[in-house]
Amino acid sequence: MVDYSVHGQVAVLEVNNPPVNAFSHNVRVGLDRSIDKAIKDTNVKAIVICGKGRTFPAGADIREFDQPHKEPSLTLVFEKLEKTTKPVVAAIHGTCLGGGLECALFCHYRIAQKTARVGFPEVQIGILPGAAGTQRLPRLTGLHVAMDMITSGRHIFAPEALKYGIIDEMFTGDVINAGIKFAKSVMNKPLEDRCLMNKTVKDADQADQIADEFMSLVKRKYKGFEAPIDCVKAVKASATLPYREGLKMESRLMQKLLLSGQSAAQRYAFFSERAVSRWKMPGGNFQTAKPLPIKSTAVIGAGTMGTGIAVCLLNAGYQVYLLEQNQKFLENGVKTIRGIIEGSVRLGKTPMAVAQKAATLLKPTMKYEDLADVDLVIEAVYENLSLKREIFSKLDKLCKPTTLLCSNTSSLDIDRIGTATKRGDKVAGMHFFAPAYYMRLLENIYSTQTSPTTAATIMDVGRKIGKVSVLVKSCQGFLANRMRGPFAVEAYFLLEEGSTPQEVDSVMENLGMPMGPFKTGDLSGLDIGYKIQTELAKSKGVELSVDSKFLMGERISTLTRTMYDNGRLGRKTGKGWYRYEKPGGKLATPDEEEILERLMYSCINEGFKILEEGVAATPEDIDISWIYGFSWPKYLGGPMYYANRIGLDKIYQRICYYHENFPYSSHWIPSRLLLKLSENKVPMSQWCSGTDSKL
Ligand SMILES: CC(C)(COP(=O)(O)OP(=O)(O)OC[C@H]1O[C@@H](n2cnc3c(N)ncnc32)[C@H](O)[C@@H]1OP(=O)(O)O)[C@@H](O)C(=O)NCCC(=O)NCCSC(=O)/C=C/CCCCCCCCCCCCC(=O)O
Repeated sequence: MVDYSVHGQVAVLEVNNPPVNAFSHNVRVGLDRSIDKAIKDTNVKAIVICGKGRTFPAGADIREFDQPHKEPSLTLVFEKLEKTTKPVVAAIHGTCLGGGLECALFCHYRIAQKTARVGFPEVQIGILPGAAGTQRLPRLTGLHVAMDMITSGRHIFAPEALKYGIIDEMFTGDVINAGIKFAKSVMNKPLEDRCLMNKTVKDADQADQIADEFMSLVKRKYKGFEAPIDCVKAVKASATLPYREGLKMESRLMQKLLLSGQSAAQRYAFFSERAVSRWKMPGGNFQTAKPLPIKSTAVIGAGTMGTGIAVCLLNAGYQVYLLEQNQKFLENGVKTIRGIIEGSVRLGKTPMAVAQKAATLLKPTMKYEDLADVDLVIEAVYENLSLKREIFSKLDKLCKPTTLLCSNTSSLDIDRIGTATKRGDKVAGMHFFAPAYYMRLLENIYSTQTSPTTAATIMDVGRKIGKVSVLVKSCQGFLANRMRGPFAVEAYFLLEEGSTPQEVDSVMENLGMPMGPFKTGDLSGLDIGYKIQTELAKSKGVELSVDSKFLMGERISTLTRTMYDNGRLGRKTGKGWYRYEKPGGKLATPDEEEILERLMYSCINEGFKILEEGVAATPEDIDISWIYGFSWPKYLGGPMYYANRIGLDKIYQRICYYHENFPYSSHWIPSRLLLKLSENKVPMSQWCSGTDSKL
């Protein structure tokens, strides 16, 4: 767990716990012994700590947070480093995060490879840097930088870390050699000034002002999250309390957060995000199928979705042919893409070099022939099956045989698109979420024809463009919109039955979603829902009118039709749900419980049907889709996790209740899987893919 070697007068302690050298219990024991050994060895005059393989330790072992704590604690081990009279050097490469950075802050010196990253990402799993990080970082950087890093959890690269004084020097080449060389250069220097616990915080006199500034920032930016607030309190304590008192405060807040439901849910989300990359489908999985190399791509349609998708591909270094049917649309598309990228450079989110390269990679065109040699096409025209089939048939005839043809459809059956071609194995769905350059979810969809190689390739492209990708089987609405369907439909029914959009929205916002369904509708455009409904009806041979209350015996709401007819398309026309007047403030308090249950339980029921049918392989696929596709609050872990927390039997009973009351809504027909799991009281650990997080 810790490889110990002596090179002349320098002891090298190499943490060896793949994949990320986390400080598991065995590592803590190994490190503790190695430190004692190096301190006792009179031939050793300096110590280097580093990580074997790809990285410096990336923090405590998060999987251990659910188990009873075993000594020695990280702080106990690290304190030995600061106390020794031999200089200790942290030689950093890869990612030095959380407990890893805390370890480095107990060392007397820190050096890092130029490409290394350091940071305190604990806030993202609902805790704070609890091994003295909140007390030691401000002593190096001052309060402002420490507050920013600790409350945001962002990683910074070595050059920025050097600027803030977090590292002393950057190096290139081998970590151990660099560590030994540096250790020799500081062997006989006094250490008192190198011990952070002896230092004071340089901007301590502004502690109140800086803490107030960050407190209001985190309350606004991370609404509903507990950890950022406690991070501000703990960091402030570094400036207002003596070191040991500050540590006690940090420890109290850490214990509280560790035991909180939010942290457990956020840790579940952390592991789920990784679990969804281990995809499987009939005939293959992430281990057996290898992705094809993709260099050049094409996006068809330069509307909102097409331009957003093009930005994702360009930023990741892919060549992108942007195809539109006329010059005006094409020019507008190019202008939009440039605007998005320039805006991102201004905000410091996209480096100038990336933006400059992106400009050279964009190839606007109106000729399908230009797409003949691309490796991947993503079609992003509006939701119309005949139009999409026409485009795919054309592409099939024109593109080289290996080109993958994907659709950004949010609802249409991929099988029906694929049959327009003679290469069904190379046809798949790549469903981006608006705005495509910002939302992290990518829903990849396979049809009965799609090959595992195609799935592996689009999952790989998803990873390379920075998305969290889930793989699902094609069905009406796929995972995300199918499950979101009952949510939206129930919201309309609630309106028809007397609720206001504001009431419905506020219930969901109080749950922690950034926006309720009506504000989201205004944002995405109310014409989309209307068109999907009309297309669906047409596919069943039915013409809908504003008076339609049923489609094939199923209750429907045509409210979007009313909105559409009145030109109320949401934000884009300046009026949508939020131009409706409140009925005089005399309405009775809304039944919040019913709103919550009807919106959430209906789609949770759908989630279990999605699992039952194998559309999604695991509840993590569903939860991650909600977190990254619908901005579900991570601290609630996703709807399936949320359902498990409430209790499957309660959920099942309420679903039966609504089924009795709303017999014309098939989404209330209780899922058989839900019944089975609730009857048998099966714990979630047995029906999820196996994260070890507390469930
Ligand atoms: C950037 C990464 C490091 C790497 O990213 P990437 O290369 O893309 O790889 P991934 O797919 O993300 O990860 C590979 C697998 O490794 C698993 N993993 C990653 N990090 C950890 C971890 N810290 N613990 C356990 N497992 C980890 C990951 O899940 C993958 O496996 P799988 O596919 O899921 O099977 C990236 O991984 C990353 O960002 N990681 C998270 C880094 C992080 O959050 N670090 C901070 C951790 S918290 C911390 O350090 C806290 C310190 C203070 C401790 C005080 C605790 C007090 C109470 C403790 C209770 C008991 C614990 C005892 C500790 C003590 O002594 O105090």
